[in-house]
Amino acid sequence: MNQSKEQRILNFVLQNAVRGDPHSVVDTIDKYCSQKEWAMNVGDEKGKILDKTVQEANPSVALELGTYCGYSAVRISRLLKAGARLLTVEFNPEFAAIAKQMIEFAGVQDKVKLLEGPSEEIIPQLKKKYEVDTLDFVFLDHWKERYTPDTILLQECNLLRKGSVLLADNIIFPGAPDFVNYVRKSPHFQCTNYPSHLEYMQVEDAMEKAVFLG
Ligand SMILES: Cc1cc(C(=O)N2CCN(C)CC2)sc1-c1cc(O)c2nc[nH]c(=O)c2c1
Ligand SMILES: [Mg+2]
Repeated sequence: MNQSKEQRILNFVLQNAVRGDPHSVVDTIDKYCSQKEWAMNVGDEKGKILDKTVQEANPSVALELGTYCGYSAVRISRLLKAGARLLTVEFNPEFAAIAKQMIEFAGVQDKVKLLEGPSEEIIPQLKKKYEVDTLDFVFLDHWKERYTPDTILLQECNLLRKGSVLLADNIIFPGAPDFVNYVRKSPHFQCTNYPSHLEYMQVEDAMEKAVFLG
C-alpha cells in the first residue's frame, strides 16, 4: 500500500535529521516541505512568530490544538523551561501515529503529551483527567470552524486565567473570520494581528494573538 505524504515526511526526517535534536527536526521538515511536497506545518516564517509568542509567554502548561506531523509540537517544546509541558491534540489517528514518532525522534517526548481525539471531547477532560489547572498558552492550528467554539469551551471549562495567551494560525488563509470577529469584539481579549504568509508559499496569511483579560 503506497505511503502517505505524512509517512514520507517522517521517513525523510528519520534519514536526514539528527536524533534528539529538535532544531534539526524542524529544519528538515521545512526542507522537505519547501522542496519536495507542500504540507500544512506552520512553517518557518510563521514559526518565528510562534517562537516569539511562546518565549514571551514562557508557559508552564501549553496546549496545542492540531498536532498534524508534530512540527509545531517539536518547535514549541524546544523552547519550554524545565518542568514545563505541552499537551497537543490530534483527532486524525494516522497523523497522531506520525507525530508520536516525530516527537520521540526529536527527543521531546518528556515535555509533550499527545492526546488523540476531537478537541471538543478533550478540552473538558483537561482539568480532571490531565491534571491541568489553567493554560498559560494555547496554539490554535486545527480547523478554522473549531477556533471559536473551542475558545468558548476553554472559557466555560475555566481553563484560561488573566494573561493566558491564545495564538491562532491561518487567520487569512484558509481563514477564520468568525474567530477574528469573536476575539476582537470580546471585552475579555486583547488582540494583536501578525501578518505573514502561508507556509512554503507566497500567499498572504496571518496569525492572531488574543490575550485573555479575565
Ligand atoms: C490544507 C491546506 C491547503 C491550502 C492551500 O490552499 N494551498 C496549499 C497547497 N498549495 C499547493 C496550494 C495552496 S492551505 C491549507 C491549510 C494550511 C494550514 O496551515 C492549516 N492549519 C491547520 N489546519 C488546516 O486544516 C490547515 C490547512
Ligand atoms: Mg496552520
